[in-house]
Amino acid sequence: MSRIFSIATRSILPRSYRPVASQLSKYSLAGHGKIFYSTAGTENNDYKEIIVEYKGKRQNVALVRLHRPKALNALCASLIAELTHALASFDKNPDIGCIVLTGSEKAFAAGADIKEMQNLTYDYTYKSDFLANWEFVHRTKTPIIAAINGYALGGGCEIAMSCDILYAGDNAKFGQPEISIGTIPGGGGSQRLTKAVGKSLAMEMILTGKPIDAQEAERKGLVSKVFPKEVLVDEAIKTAEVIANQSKMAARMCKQAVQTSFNVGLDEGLKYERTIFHSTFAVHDRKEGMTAFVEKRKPNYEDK
Ligand SMILES: CCCCCCC/C=C/C(=O)SCCNC(=O)CCNC(=O)[C@H](O)C(C)(C)COP(=O)(O)OP(=O)(O)OC[C@H]1O[C@@H](n2cnc3c(N)ncnc32)[C@H](O)[C@@H]1OP(=O)(O)O
Repeated sequence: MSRIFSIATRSILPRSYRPVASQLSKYSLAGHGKIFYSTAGTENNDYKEIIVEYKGKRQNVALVRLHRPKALNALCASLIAELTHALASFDKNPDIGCIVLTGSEKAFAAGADIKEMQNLTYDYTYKSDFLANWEFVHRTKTPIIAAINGYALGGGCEIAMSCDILYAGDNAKFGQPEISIGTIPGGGGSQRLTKAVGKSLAMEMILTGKPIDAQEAERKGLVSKVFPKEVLVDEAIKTAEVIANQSKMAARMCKQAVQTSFNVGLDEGLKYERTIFHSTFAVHDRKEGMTAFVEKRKPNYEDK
């Protein structure tokens, strides 16, 4: 895999970026959908910039903490490589039904790593389609809850918005401050923020760089709930457990149907939903769920 990486990417990296390239190759990173992951397990304790734990009575919730405390969880290439690897491995793990993604109490993530980007060139970003691989959160099939305390800025806000459910701690701050460093949102901020909070507030945030707090984020529909910061992660895990105990196939299909509503018009979306709905009649878990209801017992899902 590192060979593929070196052929495809390393040759066009500017010299200052090459050490990062070698870290990426460790996790066989080349983009969700395009990569061939070398490991499918979740036993990987080798991560340096994320911490993975398993939660819930059935240990079917994966809790991922971004962990670069000295840099307020700034999203460097090696952290992204680890996160990509972890999320892909959860998708392949039949025991995991939901993921909670969080940071520290001070920062979910203060954005993409500015120190890493400082000396990048147009030549490099264009030829390597820089950031194209960072869509992995959105591409993950397992539902993801973002539990956001503290700063969610720039790429941090974009990663949070790529998740399926957003819960905020009462100290959270959401912003797209890229304009104040001479650039624009590059990880979907101009699109997802606008869809979430509407044009005027998105423009205000993106054009001024000023963040909004958790309460405003809840009022404007960017997050669905706000909790005291100390209990945020536990609350997210509780919801994640409810999701993880459903049929995993049904949960993935629900996610796919809702995601589609962002990309297509109503008629197309309704057609797509009905097609997926019909397909549940080919799934064991649909029969089991309905039978369990009729027989007044708990369903026994088999993820098939
Ligand atoms: C879906 C995938 C995502 C795709 C990403 C697409 C492109 C994204 C672009 C961006 O995200 S650009 C970056 C946007 N973020 C920012 O501009 C925020 C920058 N940080 C700050 O303004 C401040 O750090 C803060 C968050 C307001 C906190 O201020 P405070 O005074 O409390 O702490 P500091 O002393 O400033 O920071 C501590 C430590 O952390 C380092 N750091 C903080 N943010 C970053 C960052 N984004 N990149 C690199 N390093 C960061 C900061 O430099 C300090 O470290 P030292 O310099 O002291 O070693």
